[in-house]
Formats: sequence, C-alpha cells, structure tokens
Amino acid sequence: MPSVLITGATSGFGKAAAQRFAKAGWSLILTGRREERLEALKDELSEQVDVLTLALDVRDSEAVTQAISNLPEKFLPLTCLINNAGLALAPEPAQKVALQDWHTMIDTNITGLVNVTHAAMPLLLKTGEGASILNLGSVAGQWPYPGGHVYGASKAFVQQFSYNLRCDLLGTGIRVTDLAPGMAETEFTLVRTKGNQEASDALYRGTSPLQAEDIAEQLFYLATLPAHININRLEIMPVRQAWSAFAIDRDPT
Ligand SMILES: NC(=O)C1=CN([C@@H]2O[C@H](COP(=O)(O)OP(=O)(O)OC[C@H]3O[C@@H](n4cnc5c(N)ncnc54)[C@H](OP(=O)(O)O)[C@@H]3O)[C@@H](O)[C@H]2O)C=CC1
Ligand SMILES: O=CCS(=O)(=O)O
Repeated sequence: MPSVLITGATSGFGKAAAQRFAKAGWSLILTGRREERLEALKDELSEQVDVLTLALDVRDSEAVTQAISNLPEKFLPLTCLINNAGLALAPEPAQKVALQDWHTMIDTNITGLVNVTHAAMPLLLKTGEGASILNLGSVAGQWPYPGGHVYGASKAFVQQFSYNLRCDLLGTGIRVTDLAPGMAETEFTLVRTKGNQEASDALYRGTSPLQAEDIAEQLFYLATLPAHININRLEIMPVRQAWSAFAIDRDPT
C-alpha cells in the first residue's frame, strides 16, 4: 500500500486527510505536537490501516530529520508528503503585532515546511514516478488583506517554493502542488485569535465556509492523479467568499 506523511494531523485539514487516505487503504505517518490527539487518531484508524505517529514540532529541524530518516520499512516507499502544519497569528494590523507572533509564523509556515521537505525528499526521490509533495498554501499567499501581513507573506513563500521545487525535481517524477484554500472552518481561527472561541464562531456564522473534509478530498484527488499530471496550484474558495474593492484613504469631509 502507498504511504502518506501528513504534518499537522491533530486537527483540521490534516486530521481529515488522515481519515480520507485511510479510507482508501493508505499507510499513514501522522505528525503534530499534541501527542494525545495523535494517539486518539491512531486508535481510530489503525483497525483500517498501518499508522505511525511522530510527535514533533516542525520547527525543530533535528527532530524532524531524525524522525523522517528513520521511518520503519513498513511505511516505505513514501508516496506522498502533505506539508500541512501551519498557523496564522495576530489578526490585528502589522503596526500592533508582537514581533514574536511574526517569528512563530515564519518559523512554522516557512522553516517548518522547509525542514520537513528537506528530510522527506530523499525518500520521495527513491519512490520517483507518482510521488507527490502537497503544500498547504492559502488564498492569503496571493491576495492581500488587512491583518494578513506575515501570514500572507509566508504563504506566498509556499507558492514560490512549490514552483521552484517543480523546476529542480523535473525528471524525477515527483509532483509538487501549492493547494491554496480560502476560508475553511477548522481550529485555524481559534489559534489565530489565541483561543477566542466567540470570535472564531462569529467568523464562520451565517455563511458556508469550506470544511476540512472538502480539503481532504482535494488532497486525495491530487495524490491519486495519473502519474503524468501535475497541478501546480489549486485555489479553492467557498462559493460565499470572493474578493472585495480596493480600500481608499480619504480626507475627512
Ligand atoms: N482554515 C483555513 O481557513 C485555512 C488554512 N490554511 C492552512 O492549512 C493548514 C492547516 O490548517 P487548519 O487545518 O485550518 O488549522 P488547524 O489549526 O485546525 O490545524 C493546524 C495543524 O498544524 C499543526 N501545527 C501547528 N504548528 C505546528 C508545529 N510547530 N509543529 C507541528 N505541527 C504544528 C497543529 O498541530 P499541533 O498543534 O498538535 O502541533 C494542527 O494539527 C495550515 O498551514 C493553514 O495555514 C490555508 C488556507 C485556509
Ligand atoms: O489561510 C487562511 C484563509 S484566510 O483567513 O487567509 O482567508
């Protein structure tokens, strides 16, 4: 059976992806920092498929390299890497943000993603044709909005890194995709607001955001496309989300 390595499998897209790939019989390598959630997911899915859990922080390059370069044989060949672990912090304007919040986003969304990709690449190269790297970007990587500051910039990195990887991996058979969702109801806003459940509920109330299962379905689709097809970027929004007009600063009347 093919195997998939999913970062950030303790919640949201990552957890839903684990459930989707398990349904199709893929072996799962699941990572995240919250060990008890990883173990609960393992309990849920290990009757269906082989599950390996790796409790780690993607920002810790040594831990990442150590864990991924020592995967048990049973979980090889590695067919798909889903770089999903990530977060937004500080929805307030840039001029009000604590510097540490910017660092946390850069360290997780950029350095973490790079750490995991670097560690997994030798395994994906061994797999060759049909292997995939699926990177969770965001509409925020393409479209600016107030409060997007470093989060949007980190997702722009994900897009360009994905495209550049495509160039270097040409001829290896490895596909690379920047999957860029819009508003999706997960724990994302709870994290962004540092635990404000009311603010999170308010954002999703009265509209129809994407659900984690919608993104899991796209991830499974991308990973199981015929081996000669590469989708470079897939942007997906809820029907009830769109762009808005330019904001203009005007003199008071
Ligand atoms: N929801 C949305 O509207 C959108 C989200 N995205 C992106 O999708 C990805 C998944 O987000 P989503 O499922 O919505 O959010 P969730 O908050 O529900 O899940 C985020 C996951 O990332 C993991 N994670 C965060 N930091 C680290 C870290 N330092 N080391 C390891 N794992 C980490 C968390 O695990 P743990 O805390 O256990 O470590 C968790 O499993 C993110 O990259 C996000 O930016 C993109 C577009 C839209
Ligand atoms: O990446 C998350 C979606 S949004 O909050 O930037 O619209």
